Amino acid sequence: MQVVVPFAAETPKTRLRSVLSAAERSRFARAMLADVLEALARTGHDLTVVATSPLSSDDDLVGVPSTVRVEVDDRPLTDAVDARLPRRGRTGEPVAVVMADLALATPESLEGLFGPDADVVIAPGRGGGTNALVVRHPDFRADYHGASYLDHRAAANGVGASLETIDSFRLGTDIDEPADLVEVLIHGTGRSPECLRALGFELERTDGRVDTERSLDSTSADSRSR
Ligand SMILES: Nc1nc2c(ncn2[C@@H]2O[C@H](COP(=O)(O)OP(=O)(O)OP(=O)(O)O)[C@@H](O)[C@H]2O)c(=O)[nH]1
Ligand SMILES: C[C@H](OP(=O)(O)O)C(=O)O
Repeated sequence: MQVVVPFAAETPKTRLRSVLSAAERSRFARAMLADVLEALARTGHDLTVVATSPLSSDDDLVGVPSTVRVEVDDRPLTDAVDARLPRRGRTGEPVAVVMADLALATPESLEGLFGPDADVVIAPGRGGGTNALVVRHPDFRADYHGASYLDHRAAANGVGASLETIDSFRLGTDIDEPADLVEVLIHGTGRSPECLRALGFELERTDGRVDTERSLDSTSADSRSR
């Protein structure tokens, strides 16, 4: 199967701006990308990162398996993905779209996405997004942002495609908001938790709740002046 991993290379993860500087968000986004690609590589599929700008193998692709292709496409997310989905008259190979911020993804959770043979398979994210998708139907079109899970379900129904929804904690947890960092520190195993720890984040347990705290001396001048 062809697997497409969209990556906003220039200003990723803006919703983390209250806790990370622009440079730190870029570093963390690339650590998550490397973790997702490593998990995907172990499933044996063909991997293409579709990035909004070129990635450097010296800085951006550290830890990324060498078999991964990188394509630059500066169109908006929906257009860049749509251009790579199966179409009538093209090869009938299914295409998967796996987001680069699924820091908890494992080969096993990804196999759960690739296994079902429905025309459209969706792993929704919390809040209504589409964290991962497999498309086998030539008339299905992508429609990201907003409650894209609902829109993608409607799109599948609209073209008569069979649909399966994947119930997965690991694929359902995309790392968007500061509160999501807790999940990376608890359940992550690769470069993403390593990156957060290097930036001074650790778990904080207060009044029976778990959050993250960041040691002040690890906060860069860049982020203090944010
Ligand atoms: N190729 C491409 N990938 C994108 C684009 N926008 C987002 N992505 C990727 O799509 C996935 C989901 O992205 P979002 O969480 O919506 O956006 P984000 O840029 O990561 O974070 P925010 O700025 O906080 O919304 C991630 O893998 C992003 O890197 C885009 O315009 N083009
Ligand atoms: C791209 C978007 O991601 P989210 O904003 O839900 O993280 C979506 O899944 O439609």
